[in-house]
Amino acid sequence: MTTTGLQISVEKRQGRFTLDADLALPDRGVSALFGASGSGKTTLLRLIAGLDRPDAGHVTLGARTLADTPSGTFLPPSQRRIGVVFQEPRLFPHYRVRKNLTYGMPAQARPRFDAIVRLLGIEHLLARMPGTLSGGEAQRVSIGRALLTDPQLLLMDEPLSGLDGARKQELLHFILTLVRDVNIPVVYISHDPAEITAIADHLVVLENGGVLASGALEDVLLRVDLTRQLGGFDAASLLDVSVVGHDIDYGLTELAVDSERRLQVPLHDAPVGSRLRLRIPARDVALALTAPTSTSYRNRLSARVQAVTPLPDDATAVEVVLALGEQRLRARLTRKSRDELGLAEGQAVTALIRSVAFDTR
Ligand SMILES: Nc1ncnc2c1ncn2[C@@H]1O[C@H](COP(=O)(O)OP(=O)(O)OP(=O)(O)O)[C@@H](O)[C@H]1O
Repeated sequence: MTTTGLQISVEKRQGRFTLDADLALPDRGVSALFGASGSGKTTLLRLIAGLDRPDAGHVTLGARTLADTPSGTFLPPSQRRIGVVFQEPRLFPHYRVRKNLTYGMPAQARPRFDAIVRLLGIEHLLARMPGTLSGGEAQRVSIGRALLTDPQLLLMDEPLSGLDGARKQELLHFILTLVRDVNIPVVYISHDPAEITAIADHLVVLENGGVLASGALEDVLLRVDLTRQLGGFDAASLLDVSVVGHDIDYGLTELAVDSERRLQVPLHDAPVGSRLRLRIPARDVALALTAPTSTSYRNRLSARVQAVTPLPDDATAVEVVLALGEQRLRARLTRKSRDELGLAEGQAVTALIRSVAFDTR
């Protein structure tokens, strides 16, 4: 993990519920908080924002202490330099969009006004009243307003939940662009696995007020012990690759997983040398003990079996984690295939890859 941005060690009781969380989040990219309804996601976010006080513990952002119960430190939300976007856009109904955006904007954020407005595609809305905006437009204005407070951290509590499918995709696209272009870490609450897969770099899994897991998205998604909690996520691997070249005649792009392993995918418009992320569904990875000489599988990668684990909720299947050099690849096999292949840890195999998709980032 990169150096830590946000450190949280808090206890908070609410009725019969207790949040007891100890977490360090990276200082860049998107950290998703995931968990069932009532697991404590919003409670945690409110403690970070300063909307609630912890019963015990501390919250620090970079070198700044935001809350610390032993010393009685508690910065109010306005002094935390944290932008918050809620499920429902919260705009002043009697101010035009421009005024909503500039309300409370510190002088140092002024030079960024035009760029943020452009990034969010809200130039044409500046003279409108909030009541005339669609849900997606209003949410984009809310995000703009949060960014124009010049925050060091952006918190988003299910910002897409009030939107329909197409609007959701559109806003997701804006948020992705923003995360790439504006170098502010984001803590993003969602219980939608597809949304998290599209946006998050880091994943925190909460259950009953506790932190079950916190780590790089691809590492947490590999954890077989979390199969029940992560059931909604398509079992898949994320592979970092670089573009080696394009074969225009055959319509193929060659990618390098590392110095030894290559993949070919349908022509993909990205410059040679650029780095991309691939998503490979576990069910689209088959295994062979020897490299097959004739197969229509274009993509065969040498790999080593790292772990073979039964799936807690599926008596017929096992999950195989393969090491591809430094990276890992998941495969789902039937128990019968596992026995026929005699798979064991440390064994050399060939992974046959049926499909890959480019991650949206
Ligand atoms: N003011 C309150 N008084 C008593 N209990 C509360 C209060 N606010 C929240 N809770 C309880 O705290 C628990 C955690 O709530 P929280 O809103 O953090 O969950 P969540 O993970 O964000 O859920 P959701 O996905 O439904 O938004 C829930 O059991 C909730 O009922």
